[in-house]
Amino acid sequence: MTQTEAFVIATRESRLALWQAEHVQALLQSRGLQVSLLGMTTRGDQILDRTLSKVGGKGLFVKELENALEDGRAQLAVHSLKDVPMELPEGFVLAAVLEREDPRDALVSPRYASLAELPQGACVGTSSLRRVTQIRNLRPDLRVEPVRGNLDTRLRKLDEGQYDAILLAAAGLKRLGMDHRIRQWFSVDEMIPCAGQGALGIEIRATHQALRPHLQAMTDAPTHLAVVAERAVSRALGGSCSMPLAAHAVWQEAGVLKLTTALGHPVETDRPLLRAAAASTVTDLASAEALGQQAAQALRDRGAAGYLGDV
Ligand SMILES: NCc1[nH]cc(CCC(=O)O)c1CC(=O)O
Repeated sequence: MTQTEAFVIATRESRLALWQAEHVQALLQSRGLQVSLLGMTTRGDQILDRTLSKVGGKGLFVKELENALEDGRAQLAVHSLKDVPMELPEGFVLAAVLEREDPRDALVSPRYASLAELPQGACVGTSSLRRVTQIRNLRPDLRVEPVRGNLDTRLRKLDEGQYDAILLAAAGLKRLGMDHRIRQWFSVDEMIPCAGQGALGIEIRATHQALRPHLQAMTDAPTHLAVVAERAVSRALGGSCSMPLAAHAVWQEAGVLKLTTALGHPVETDRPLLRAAAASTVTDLASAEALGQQAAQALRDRGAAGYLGDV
């Protein structure tokens, strides 16, 4: 392959997915590459009436893009890392992890300025089991209802009055210039983000070599190590991406990575969260992975098996 060859990014067609694909397109173009986009509708985009965890999980957003890589219609797929399953299928690799955007969760509401201001029994929209279990622990009195669809759809449903507030990732709202709608940013300790939240990953076929040096250069090492640690927790606990698991790593002084995790109960969502944190010096992928395993073991020591077995 030569530099004059044109590359294609397979992307979902939601505004957020297109923003992310165009962002990567611009980064690659600034490195002298010719890059175009191939828009695709995935099963995850089509199924809007059911909670995703019930119909096959996050992999729904990724699979069809991988098919396009497989048959050569495209060479790259850009993903929100939190939507990428822990184990990629044989033959695919995550070849770049870009610098993380704001990892926090946010409360959006036309009427209320914060979670604390929501009246007793108010209705909060979220379809993420992780957010459900954390919100049920913060405010057991609230009614939590599923909300599906892309960001615009969710905000429209909120504005139509179907919910008093909805919970969203700040990163997505920022990318689309809609962060003015955020009323409350949860700290990463009160509402622990999901593994990979706010980070973009670029997937390619393992055999594809021409893009590797460019993708390596675009990778942000601190983000990469942090998300490897976060994703290792999930993998060590059995890898189901629909479990209500939060895992967020923050760099401390001098190369020390602190990983905070919480596991909720997938069915009895008001059961107390199991919490565990671990910190260690992280210098490479192996030590990042080891930190994730350490946190997973700490969750097991606190009884994670009893929460996971009931799925
Ligand atoms: N699950 C859907 C999804 N995937 C990535 C983002 C936002 C960007 C990110 O967190 O990286 C969102 C929306 C949301 O969770 O509110």
